[in-house]
Amino acid sequence: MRYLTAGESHGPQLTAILEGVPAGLTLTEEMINEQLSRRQKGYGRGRRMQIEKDNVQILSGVRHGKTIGSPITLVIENRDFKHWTKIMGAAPLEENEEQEVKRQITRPRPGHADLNGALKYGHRDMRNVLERSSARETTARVAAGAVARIILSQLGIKVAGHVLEIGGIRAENTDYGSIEELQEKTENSPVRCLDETAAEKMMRAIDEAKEQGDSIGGIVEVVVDGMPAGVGSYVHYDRKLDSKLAGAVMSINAFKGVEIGIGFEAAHKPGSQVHDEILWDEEKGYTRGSNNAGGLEGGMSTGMPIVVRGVMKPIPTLYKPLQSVDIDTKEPFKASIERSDSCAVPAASVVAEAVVAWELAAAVLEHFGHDRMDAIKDHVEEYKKYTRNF
Ligand SMILES: Cc1cc2nc3c(=O)[nH]c(=O)nc-3n(C[C@H](O)[C@H](O)[C@H](O)COP(=O)(O)O)c2cc1C
Ligand SMILES: C=C(O[C@@H]1CC(C(=O)O)=C[C@@H](OP(=O)(O)O)[C@H]1O)C(=O)O
Repeated sequence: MRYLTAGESHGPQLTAILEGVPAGLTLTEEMINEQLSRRQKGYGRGRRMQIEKDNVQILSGVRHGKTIGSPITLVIENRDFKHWTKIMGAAPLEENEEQEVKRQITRPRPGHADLNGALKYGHRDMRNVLERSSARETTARVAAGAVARIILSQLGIKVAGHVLEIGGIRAENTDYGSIEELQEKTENSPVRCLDETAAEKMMRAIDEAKEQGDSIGGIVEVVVDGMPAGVGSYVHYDRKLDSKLAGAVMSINAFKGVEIGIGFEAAHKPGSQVHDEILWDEEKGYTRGSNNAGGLEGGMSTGMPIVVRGVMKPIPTLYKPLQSVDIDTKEPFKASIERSDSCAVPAASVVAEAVVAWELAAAVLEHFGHDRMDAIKDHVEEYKKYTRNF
């Protein structure tokens, strides 16, 4: 299973083409919209999220609410485009429009893609860079991830995410019970955090950063339950499931670190306190005494919950901008200001769920087949019996 996305932040639409989705999966626009609306919520977002109301259109690959095995085209309109038709239109500009529209962005923002993207593609107007490097694109990835989640849920695999830290404020209470409870509890939190006291402090930290024209980052965690053991592989570097998950989380805009299980903490602990002892249980078969490995060993799932964390740096666009250089004059200037979020960690946790769901669904289909949902379901059941009796 693979997908491509296209679309600029202020262009007419975002598009995702998903290839390899099995036939016979129940899929409606409402099911995808539910995930899109989760991504739009979250404390700390700027005014753009009030303009957009992300709604998907399914334009191919689905008939009468069921996938048919052909590529699925998903489209999400950018409502903001109507304010940007001249600036973002595909048609060449008329001569009389040039003056009006040609306000170029020439002062790159430290931390964003502006300068490197301009150098790479030779753009003197850095709008050509920021339009596609914008995390608006994550809307299309959440739409694709929504389809992956539905495949996984059909196979008894559930994905949920939450926020562990914002601006140095760490959630103390992270006990979530079941995946359903985690989802339910964080859905009502504006910062998607389980710990209500920490959540209040996080919101105040976001307010303060905003007042000061600054921005803050944080840490998100994705947890997955129900993954059968042995998905992924140890035999070749590009088949390792942990590396695919790390790559997917790292590919989210502004993510700068990924941990699997206890992650970086393993560096200061002896092996006896890190590795998860192997047990056998009449009902479950093989299980573990702990889950420090976050459900992954040797590039494969262990059957324990998968735990992936990602670190998001603070948003680069600052209302009190940092020093930069005008690429036309080479004079020092403050970086340009694009309307911006002050913290997008809660929203990014939904994106992290989506990209993790996609990688897991792709790996599951590689393992169990990918043509018909009913055959895949049977195969998973059979395999679970096999691993239990192994
Ligand atoms: C959900 C989300 C919203 C974001 N919103 C903004 C924003 O409003 N302004 C901004 O400058 N960066 C924002 N970013 C981060 C930039 O897109 C990101 O820093 C940029 O693409 C450069 O890539 P890099 O940080 O991965 O190196 C956002 C990221 C995410 C995940
Ligand atoms: C549009 C989204 O996020 C955008 C991500 C983003 C960036 O630079 O990454 C910059 C901002 O765009 P704008 O200048 O239009 O306000 C955010 O709003 C979104 O998440 O849907």
